[in-house]
Amino acid sequence: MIKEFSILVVDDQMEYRDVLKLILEESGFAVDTADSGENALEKIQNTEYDLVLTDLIMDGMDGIELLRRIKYLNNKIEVIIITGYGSIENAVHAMKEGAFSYFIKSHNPDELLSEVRKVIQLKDLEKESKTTKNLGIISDFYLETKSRTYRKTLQIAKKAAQSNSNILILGESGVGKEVIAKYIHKNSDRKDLTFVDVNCHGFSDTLFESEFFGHEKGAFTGAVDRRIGRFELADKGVLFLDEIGNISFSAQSKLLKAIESKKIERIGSNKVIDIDFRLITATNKNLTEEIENGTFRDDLYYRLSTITINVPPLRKRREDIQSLFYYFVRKYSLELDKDIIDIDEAIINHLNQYDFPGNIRELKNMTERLVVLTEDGILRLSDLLETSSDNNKDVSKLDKEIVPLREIRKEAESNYIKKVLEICEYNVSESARQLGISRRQLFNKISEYSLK
Ligand SMILES: Nc1ncnc2c1ncn2[C@@H]1O[C@H](COP(=O)(O)OP(=O)(O)OP(=O)(O)O)[C@@H](O)[C@H]1O
Repeated sequence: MIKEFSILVVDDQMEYRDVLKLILEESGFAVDTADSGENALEKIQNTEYDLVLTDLIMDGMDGIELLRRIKYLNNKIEVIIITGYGSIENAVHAMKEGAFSYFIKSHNPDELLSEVRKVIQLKDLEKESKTTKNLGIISDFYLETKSRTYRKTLQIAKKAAQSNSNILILGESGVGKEVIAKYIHKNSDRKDLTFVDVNCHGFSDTLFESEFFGHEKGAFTGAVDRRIGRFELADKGVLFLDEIGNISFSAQSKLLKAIESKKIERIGSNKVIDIDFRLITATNKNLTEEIENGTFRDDLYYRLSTITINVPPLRKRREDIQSLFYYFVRKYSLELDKDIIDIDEAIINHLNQYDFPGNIRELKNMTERLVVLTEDGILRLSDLLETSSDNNKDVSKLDKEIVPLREIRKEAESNYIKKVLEICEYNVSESARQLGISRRQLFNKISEYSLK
């Protein structure tokens, strides 16, 4: 099994390269070598490797640059950085950039072998979860994860898929609740049957009834044709109700009755129709609070939440941000038929620091914007900041309310300084130079606007 696991060792020093090759081959791995980052990239484009062990400091392309390029080309390849004592800090930085781990040259090689085994375990786990194992074609969702919390979410979802119980998915907006619902569908014995997806936001009571129960022709003014409702459409399959926390109290009663009795009647008919669907619901609201406030029925809540799955926000699974970003870069470069040849390092730094209030949806939109805006195949942070949603928010705020000029000036100044600091990676001297003010002035602004 180990033979199937192939490793590329990259080092510009022949002796160290050969020693590593020997140690790894003795442990039964298939090992290839490259004497530079450039040479390694060439090999990676022609051969499939599971793991790259690269020296950090090399002539020409260094280990971090190589790591970045590998992750862009194929982020399924894991990278372990090899380093001397003197550059541990850089190695730690490499981990933030997506390296699996680092190994200090003078340490016992057994430690390296144990790191390699951890990579094998991770790969096995990924294979087991039958996620995206395709070349060229991009799958609908990216479910590989290095986060223990998210892995747990997927495990619960998979187990839950095998039962027939109702599932309630909780999590902030944009975390991928619908994605989890589809994952459950795919892993259930109803996978070949229909998945009916309804966003419950904004249904009036009458609309809710005709949407869900359907109606006969002429049942009410405007009912010009017979309409089959969502309950019937989902028969034998899965019914996914997103934003369930948004339906009215009276709609909640009707929904409860239908899921308890598993029977419905179309409006304008008294024929009882049996329905059999697997119910998955989702919300970003705190339903327990809604129950306390009297806006959500507790009996419905208990019905819906036989199994509850919590999807963590993106900022609580930061280790996945980069892989998701590379996934979206590939997705949009394929969709928009644009070759992406380089990614500005500042983007990765920005992503590593940003909190993503809009979660994966926000990361997806950001990436799409970057790929759309590039004209030369290089993704640049400036494209992101110029069109960031913060800017859009500022404009929309201006549309809605009139505020003193002083406030707008302050807001613009604070946003602009923040952007320059981000671009300069919070190097105050450089930011001050770019802004044409003194370091002291910049410090004052930073504390005035609480920018750190
Ligand atoms: N794992 C993923 N891989 C690829 N795309 C994803 C993933 N998770 C979420 N997305 C994308 O992010 C966006 C938001 O996902 P989704 O609609 O599932 O979130 P949600 O939690 O249901 O959001 P809301 O609460 O607003 O309904 C979608 O465009 C979805 O395709």
